[in-house]
Amino acid sequence: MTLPIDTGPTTRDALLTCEQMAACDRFTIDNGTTGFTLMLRAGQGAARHIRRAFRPGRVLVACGPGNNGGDGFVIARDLREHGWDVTVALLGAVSSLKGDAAEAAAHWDGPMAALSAELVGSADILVDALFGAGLTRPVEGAAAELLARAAGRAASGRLKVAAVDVPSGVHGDTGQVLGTACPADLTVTFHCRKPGHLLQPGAELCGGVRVVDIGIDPAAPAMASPAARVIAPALWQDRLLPAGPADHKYTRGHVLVLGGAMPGAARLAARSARRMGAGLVTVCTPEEAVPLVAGDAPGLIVQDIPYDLGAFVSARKVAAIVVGPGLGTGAYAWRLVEAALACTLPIVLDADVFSLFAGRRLPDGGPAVLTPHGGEFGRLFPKIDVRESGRVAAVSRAAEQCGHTVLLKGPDSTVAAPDGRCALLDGAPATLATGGTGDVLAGAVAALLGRGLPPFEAACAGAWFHREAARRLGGTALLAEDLADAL
Ligand SMILES: NC(=O)C1=CN([C@@H]2O[C@H](COP(=O)(O)OP(=O)(O)OC[C@H]3O[C@@H](n4cnc5c(N)ncnc54)[C@H](OP(=O)(O)O)[C@@H]3O)[C@@H](O)[C@H]2O)[C@H](O)CC1
Ligand SMILES: [K+]
Repeated sequence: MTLPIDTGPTTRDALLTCEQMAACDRFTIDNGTTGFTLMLRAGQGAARHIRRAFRPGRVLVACGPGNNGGDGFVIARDLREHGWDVTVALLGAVSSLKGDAAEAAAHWDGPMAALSAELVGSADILVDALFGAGLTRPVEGAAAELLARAAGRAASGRLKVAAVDVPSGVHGDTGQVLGTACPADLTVTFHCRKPGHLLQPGAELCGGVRVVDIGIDPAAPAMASPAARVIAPALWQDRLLPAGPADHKYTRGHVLVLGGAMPGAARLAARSARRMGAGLVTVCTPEEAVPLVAGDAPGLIVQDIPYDLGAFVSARKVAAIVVGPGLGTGAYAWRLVEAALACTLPIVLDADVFSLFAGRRLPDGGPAVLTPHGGEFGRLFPKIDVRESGRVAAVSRAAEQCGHTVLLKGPDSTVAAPDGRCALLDGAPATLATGGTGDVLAGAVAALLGRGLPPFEAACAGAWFHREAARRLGGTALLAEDLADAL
């Protein structure tokens, strides 16, 4: 057991499903690296992070019957070699272990006990190596009891928890909990993160996530088409050009915000589109709201809804439209959405649009970004169950079904394009759960569409800038107006 630890920088933005990760494993093994070598790198890399994160104490390593448990045995040995007091608690019999896990167990010569919740009572640190990528059903019985006992002890500050690959019970593809899971302070995963590390409730249960490079062959086919990517500027930055000397307001994109029953929402969308770099922003709103909206900012063009919207957008060289924020759901709203879609310009559809078209096919239009929150998503796509399929699969299916980019908002915002691309936003501050922030996002995405980004890239970039602005503002109470100004 003296292989070097191989933990350099790894693939930062790819998110692989458990199946894709297993395929990467197999590809690497087929190309000459043994499975046991991968396990040693995984376990030793995880142990190194555990030694960095926690002070030495009494460690209980809870090992499951598969390779996650195998990693646990490697971690146990490494920590013991570093002088830590380690006990292994095994679910099942040693004789039932197979392959690499059996080999790792054979190298363990320290204390070992049958898995039981009581063991948690005398531990300062739990290494949770029960189930990882091979979780197939809800965690029950002795494993569930141990995790529940550990969660209680951790909540009272008497136990630190390090999860191997994922907190046991969290599904790596969806972030959903099957049965039970214990919140970890640290989760060490391998090669790259999995969607479940970013999706709730998994993300919250992981604590800090560290990635260990275990030497997966970079030519592994799954790496060319990961299930999803982490939203980061690399996705759009070569297409989002800064203003140059040849630019004028129309080349920077004229954004049209269509207002309705609640003019505050259109005002927020307009403000954020301007801050996001739109060359020009016009708000068309019912006549009675014109003075109110116009009073907002002298640089905004405000007028009532034109009779012929198609003629208006071509005369004014509109590049992108936002419709939905504060729109209302009456006949007026319906006609306006239809007219906006008929312009066939890039468009952001938000808020009330999803009530208007609940469970129905959207009329044909230009390339669109739909920005529903969970409730709106359920109204628009009633046959897609997000909880059951997980956000990556659910939003991807929605995008394919409607033929447009869908941005499902939330603490784990998920963007999917009809061509199968999917991306997840990491670490959005909870302060974004405030009224008006969605209107700000809609305006930001519209400005990016107007600046020439394709819908998927505009949705990803909008979500990212929105999160960055919220992070910069910090604090506990975020005002949507401040957020728009901070973009
Ligand atoms: N490249 C890598 O990422 C590497 C990962 N490694 C580690 O390997 C695991 C995945 O190992 P695998 O053996 O495929 O799966 P698990 O160990 O997670 O679990 C499989 C066993 O657990 C049983 N199981 C599953 N769910 C339950 C449950 N709810 N209750 C009880 N038992 C459960 C399952 O039983 P079956 O009857 O379903 O077969 C299996 O016995 C990965 O997560 C990493 O930690 C490698 O070390 C190196 C490379
Ligand atoms: K685990």
